[in-house]
Amino acid sequence: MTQSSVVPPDKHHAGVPTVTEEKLMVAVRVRPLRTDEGPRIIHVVSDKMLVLEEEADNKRDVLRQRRINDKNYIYDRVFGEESTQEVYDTVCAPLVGDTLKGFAGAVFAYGATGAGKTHTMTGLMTRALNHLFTSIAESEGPSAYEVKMSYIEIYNENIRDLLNPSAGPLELRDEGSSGAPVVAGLSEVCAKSAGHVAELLARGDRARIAEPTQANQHSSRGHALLSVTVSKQEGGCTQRGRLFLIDLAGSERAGLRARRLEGAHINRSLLALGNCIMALSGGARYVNYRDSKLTRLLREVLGGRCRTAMVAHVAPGAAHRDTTRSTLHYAQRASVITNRIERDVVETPMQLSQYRSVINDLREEIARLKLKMKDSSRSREDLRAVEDEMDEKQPENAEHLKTLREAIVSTFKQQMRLRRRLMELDSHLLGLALDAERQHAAISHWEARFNRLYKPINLSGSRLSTQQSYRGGTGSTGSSLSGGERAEAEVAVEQAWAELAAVEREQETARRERERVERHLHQVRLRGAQLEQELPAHISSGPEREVLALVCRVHELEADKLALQGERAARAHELRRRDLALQRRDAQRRLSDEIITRQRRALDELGVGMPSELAQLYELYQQEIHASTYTENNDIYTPPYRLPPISSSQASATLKRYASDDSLVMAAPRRGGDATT
Ligand SMILES: Nc1ncnc2c1ncn2[C@@H]1O[C@H](COP(=O)(O)OP(=O)(O)OP(=O)(O)O)[C@@H](O)[C@H]1O
Repeated sequence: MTQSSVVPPDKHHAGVPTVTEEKLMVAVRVRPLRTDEGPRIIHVVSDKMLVLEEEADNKRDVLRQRRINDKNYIYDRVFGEESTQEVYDTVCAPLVGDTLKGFAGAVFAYGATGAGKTHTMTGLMTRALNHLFTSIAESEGPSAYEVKMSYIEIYNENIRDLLNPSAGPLELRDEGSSGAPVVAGLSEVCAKSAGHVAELLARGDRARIAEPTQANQHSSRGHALLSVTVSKQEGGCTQRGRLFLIDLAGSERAGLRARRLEGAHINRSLLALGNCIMALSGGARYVNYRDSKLTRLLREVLGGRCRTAMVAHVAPGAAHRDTTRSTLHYAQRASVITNRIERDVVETPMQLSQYRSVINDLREEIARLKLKMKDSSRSREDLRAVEDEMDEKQPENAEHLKTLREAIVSTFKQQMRLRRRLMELDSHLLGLALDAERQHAAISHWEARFNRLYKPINLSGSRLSTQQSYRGGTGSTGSSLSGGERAEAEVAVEQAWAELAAVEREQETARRERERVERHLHQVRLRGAQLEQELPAHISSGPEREVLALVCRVHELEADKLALQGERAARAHELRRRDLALQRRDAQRRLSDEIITRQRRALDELGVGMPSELAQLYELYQQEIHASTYTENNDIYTPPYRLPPISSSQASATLKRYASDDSLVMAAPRRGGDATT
């Protein structure tokens, strides 16, 4: 998309900036004029501008009046009646490229019934999936990708699975890990090729509900949402890009009785969508997505982490003037919406992937050994010849094989020992990283209580680490600690820094040891490979074959054992890591609470009234804290208090009370009282 305004990335992944802010791209497509819809009132002036001819309200000077009333509209792109491939190239192709890089992208078609939405989206869907598969095939590692798709229709507020239309209406649940809604029971099909996808799309399109309406003989009566997920495995990470292609139902005035319910649902969801667009474009902090299933599902697309393009469709004839005008206004409002785009890379816990690579290496070696034992490509005659040859040299051969076998077993044992040592060291290093993190958490906890930052001092006899370079007090700036607490805090901080220095020294030692073990392992593996080379090309039969099979089996069992140990250790480590992350988050929340409360106090002391919007936000925050005391069943941070109330008279009284309690500003009523005050 051309209109991105990249803001300093606040998150990096492997050096790649992953968060950018981007404006919603808005394009307008004008479909060809039909003979039954009056004169042309839409004129495409350039690839960014069109003119809507308005009716003259002064009958005497029609031409002049028209010139005054005609309205110019400017968008990111305007596509005229002849446009075809350029719609895809401009709107959708960049999103497909992004999907392959792990971003989410969406295109939705908007417009009145018969304006050309389905025509556009059918083309975009087919082209996008072809493009996707071609790019994957041309990539360096096509096998690392997996493409999955699902296709749904929202009809009369019911969700239908277009790839499995016989299933009943599906439920929409708010249970995704990111809080995003999830369609329960939706089929997600693994797409194998562009051909397979075309088949799936055709099947889905046949299942869509379409009826003739005044403006369109084949009018889609529901909103169709195609979702394509592209996962890529890369260095222990799973990168996941998503592409949503959405064909909205077109609004129309109530006509036939049978159409009314449908029309009401379509209009309701489009109204909800319109409200979201208005709220987002007005910069509102709270956008109500909950009014319809459509907006709940489009939450990510409109106000989330998705690079989004909207293609508004208009018919050029005078018969559609009102709907065209309203579509053009809609599109203008939408063009100021900005989304925060984020790359979706789920990091497989490092330790888990490390263990897996150890196990994979082992299995590869076992497979190589096994391959030595059978060679199906050889004919029976060939094998017999080899057997004869071996029989002739039986005594030396047997002796040689025996020596070889012993050497192979010995190197394998050595490898296992070294690999186990590597795993232990990795685990130790991860534990040390957690210890370091814990010390940092302790230091920031005390920093917060001290209300001060630390400047560098030199630790005698130890290297200055990045973290340590912040050490040294800058003096208290309004700390609320008593003398005794201050002394206690000083000691705690001192201890934490000393611990941190010790942890860093230990990390250094463990890293050096790991490098040594790795070098040794490399040598042993080379030796093992050489020995395997010496194995006769074919071990045809007899006891030797059986002994080698047993060796392989023992190795396999060893590998399995190591794998189980690795997985168990990885899980234990992951639990510790999460625990620590929770503690960090709670520390952040505690800090936020304190900042809010102090700011409230300062406002009150200065006699500055709280703006109503802020008061509302504050109330919401209070509610959230209250709610979390019921849902959070951890003992890490359950706030024993709530923030001060907000009504001004109450506020000043309460704040005075808090002000007198210097230990912590938040000492309000305990849990279980009125949450909202
Ligand atoms: N750009 C275009 N070029 C040629 N024909 C078009 C174009 N756009 C739309 N049409 C034709 O106009 C008719 C209506 O288009 P389409 O069904 O895509 O409208 P729609 O907006 O999806 O309507 P509804 O909301 O009722 O489903 C169809 O016959 C379609 O083939």
